[in-house]
Amino acid sequence: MKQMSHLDNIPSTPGKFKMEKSPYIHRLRWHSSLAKLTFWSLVFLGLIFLFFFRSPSNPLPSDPSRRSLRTYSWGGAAWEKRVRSSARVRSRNGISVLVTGAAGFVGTHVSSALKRRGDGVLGLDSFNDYYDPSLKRARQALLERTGVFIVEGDINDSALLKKLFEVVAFTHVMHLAAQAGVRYAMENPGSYVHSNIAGLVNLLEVCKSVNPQPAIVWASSSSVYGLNSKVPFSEKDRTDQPASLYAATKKAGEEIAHTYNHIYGLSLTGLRFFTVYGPWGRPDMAYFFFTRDILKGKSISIFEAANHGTVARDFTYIDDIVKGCLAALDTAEKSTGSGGKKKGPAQLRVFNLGNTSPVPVSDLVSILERLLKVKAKRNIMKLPRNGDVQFTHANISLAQRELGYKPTTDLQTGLKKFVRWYLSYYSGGKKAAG
Ligand SMILES: O=C(O)[C@H]1O[C@H](OP(=O)(O)OP(=O)(O)OC[C@H]2O[C@@H](n3ccc(=O)[nH]c3=O)[C@H](O)[C@@H]2O)[C@H](O)[C@@H](O)[C@@H]1O
Repeated sequence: MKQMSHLDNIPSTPGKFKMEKSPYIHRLRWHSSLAKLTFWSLVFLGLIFLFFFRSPSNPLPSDPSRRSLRTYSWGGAAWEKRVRSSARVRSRNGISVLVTGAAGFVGTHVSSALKRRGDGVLGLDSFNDYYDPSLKRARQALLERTGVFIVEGDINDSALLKKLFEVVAFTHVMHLAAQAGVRYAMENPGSYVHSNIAGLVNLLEVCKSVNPQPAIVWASSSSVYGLNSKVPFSEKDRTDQPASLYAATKKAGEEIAHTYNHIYGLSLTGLRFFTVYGPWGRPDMAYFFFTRDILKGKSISIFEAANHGTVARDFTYIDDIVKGCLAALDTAEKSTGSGGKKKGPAQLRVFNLGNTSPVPVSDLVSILERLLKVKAKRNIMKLPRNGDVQFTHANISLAQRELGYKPTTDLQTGLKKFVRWYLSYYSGGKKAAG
C-alpha cells in the first residue's frame, strides 16, 4: 500500500500531478518519518537488486535485440598464445587479417582462403542464434582444422577489440559480422541497429585509434539500391531509397565509412554483395530453405510482383565472392592516420560484387527440382511488403577494372555444389561435408 501511495505522490511525468487531487490518495499519505525512512531504504535496496540482476552477466541470448547484454570469456596467456599463433603470417608478403563474422557463411570461406595462401587469420564471432548455431559451430570446427582460431565475442565489445589489437598488429580487418537478412528486419529491428550500426562504429572507433591503423574491407549489400530501377545497378546510381531497415543500416554503414575515412584517414572498402549462395550457406536464405522444404514435401512460397511480374536475383556463387574479397584486401591501400589523427587522404571505395545475370526465383526452384529430383509444391504469392525488392542486377565493370573480379560460376553449377554439400551435411555426414 505504501508503495502505491508513493508512486502516486511522486510525479514521474507531469500528468501524474493530477492524481494528487484524488481524495483516495490523501487517505493513503503517510505522515511518520519512520515510514519515509523505511520506504527510501526499500527503494535503495530495490535499485541495488535491479543493478545486479539485470547486469550483463545475466543475458538473454535467444533475444537478439539484447545481444549487447551477452558476455564472453576471453583473455589469459593461453588465449593470447592461440590468438597470436592463428594470426601469424606464414608466407612472404602475407597480411594479418582480423575476420569478424568468421563463423558466418562468407566469413568461413574467406578465412579459409586467406589461411590457405599463408596469411595470418584471426576470427571473431558472437555465435548468436539468428539461425542454427550448430551450423556456425560446424564451420568453426572446419576452420580450426585449418589453423584458424575464432574468438567468441561481440564487435560491440571495445575492450575485447582493443585487446586483440594489443596482441596482434593486424594489417587488415575483413569486417563481415552483421545482422543479415532483409525480411527479419521487421521482426527484430534492434538487432540491425546493434550489429550493423553500433557494432560498425565501435569497430571503426578502435581501428582509428590503434597504431598502425589497419585497412578495412567490409560487407555492404546489393539491397542499398532499394527502389532504384535503373539496370544494371552501378555504384554511381542512387542509393537513397532503401526498401528495408536492413538496407538502410547497410547504407548508413557506407556513410559512416565515409566519415571515418574523412576524419581519421582509415582506408575503407565496402563490398555490395549480391545474394551470395553456396555450400555452408545461410539457412535463412530462400535457396537454402527451399531445398529443405522441397525435400520435406512442404510447400514453398514463390513471390511474384504485380501483374505476375518476375521477381529475380543476381545470385552470386561464394567462390566468386571470396575472390572479390581477397582482391579487395590485396588492393587496399594503407590507412594514413595514426593514434586517432589523420595524416593525409586515404582510400575510400565501394564495389558491386554480383554475377551480372539475374535469374527469376521460379527458375531457381526449377533448377533445385532437377537437382533434388523432387517436384516442389509451389505456392505463388504476391511479393509481400516486407522489404524485398523486385529484382537485383549488378554492373561489375568497376570491380572488374580495379579488382580483376570476374565471376565464373552460373546458378546451375553453383546450386549443384550447394545441393551436394547439403545432402552430405544433413544426412549425418556433417563432419565430412567439405
Ligand atoms: O544481395 C544482398 O545484399 C542480400 O541478399 C540476400 O537477400 P535476398 O536477395 O532477399 O535473398 P533471399 O532471402 O534468399 O531471397 C531470394 C529471393 O527469393 C525470394 N523469396 C524469398 C522467400 C520466400 O519465401 N519466397 C521467395 O520468393 C525473395 O523475394 C528474393 O527475390 C541476403 O539474405 C541478404 O543478407 C543480402 O544482403
